[in-house]
Amino acid sequence: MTTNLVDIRNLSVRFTGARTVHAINDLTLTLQQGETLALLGESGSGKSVTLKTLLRLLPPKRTQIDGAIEVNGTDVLTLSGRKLQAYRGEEVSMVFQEPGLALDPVYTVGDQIAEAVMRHKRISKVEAISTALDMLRRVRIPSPERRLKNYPHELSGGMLQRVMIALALACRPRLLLADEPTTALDATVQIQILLLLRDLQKEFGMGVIFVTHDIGVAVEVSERIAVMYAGQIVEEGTTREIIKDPRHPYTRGLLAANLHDAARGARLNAIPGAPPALETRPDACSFAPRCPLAEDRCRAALPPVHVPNARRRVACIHANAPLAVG
Ligand SMILES: Nc1ncnc2c1ncn2[C@@H]1O[C@H](COP(=O)(O)OP(=O)(O)OP(=O)(O)O)[C@@H](O)[C@H]1O
Repeated sequence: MTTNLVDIRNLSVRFTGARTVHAINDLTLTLQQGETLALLGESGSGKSVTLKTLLRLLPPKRTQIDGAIEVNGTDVLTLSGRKLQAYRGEEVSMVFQEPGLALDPVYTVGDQIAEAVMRHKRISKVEAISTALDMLRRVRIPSPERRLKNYPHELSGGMLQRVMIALALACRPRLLLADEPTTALDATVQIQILLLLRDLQKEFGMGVIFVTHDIGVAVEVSERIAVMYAGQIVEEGTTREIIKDPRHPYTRGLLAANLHDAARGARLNAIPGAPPALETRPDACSFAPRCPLAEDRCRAALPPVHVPNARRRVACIHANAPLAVG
């Protein structure tokens, strides 16, 4: 029996429109109750698609999904109808990069949080408004009684993101998916929101998957990091292990290039070259074209996955080699 809150097994996601995109390839990932995992990778590595698959937000007609996902024992990929609606909100909720996009401009924030609660729980409007007020307090919005009656356009970016978080947590989901929730905010507000999310994670005891391209943010929020490249997890371990002893050349490159700037929120853009086009399913190491250590065998077959300890995985033939960083 599993104790994992999230169990993703051999997940592959392929978009089948005018252009085929193998966005996720054979991804296996777990998350325990109350744990925060950062999904770290540069643009296009498949972080958002992973979250959208977990929340079943991808267009079914143009998407081929293989593998299995369980959240709290529920088989996510077969959910439909009311069960899917209940799953979204009660089990899993998501906070997006642009808080404005998820809020309706014509309703007050109080009404929107109350509506979300009433969709999932049989309670009166008065009780739902009182829950909304409680949530605004918990996300530390000043003068919450007044803010309840505000429309989204009356709030600053940081305040809107707090409202988004209140909305996402109103039904007390076990799992929160956060897709770059602080990227659009000023540096000071960014830190405040990260600290708030960390506190709420502890208070509510929920599991969090936090998508970011920013090592500094990953270190700040997570206990564990999974590094994504071209739709695959190339390395996974505790945040401490990944920072102190990165084993994959991609992770080493990211850290060597960015560690000094991590506190200031450096972007993952310093490794020469670009990720592959994802038009075909990978049959060799996707990072080989950019890897300083690549050998013929890296281009000939998928790399073996080394498992140095129970919580560590590295998909690279050099995983055990003492590499020089930088
Ligand atoms: N609906 C879609 N149809 C076709 N391709 C898509 C779709 N959504 C995403 N993709 C492709 O899947 C790949 C992974 O995208 P994804 O958005 O998950 O990357 P990401 O790591 O989250 O990057 P970013 O940080 O820029 O959001 C990209 O090549 C993207 O173009």
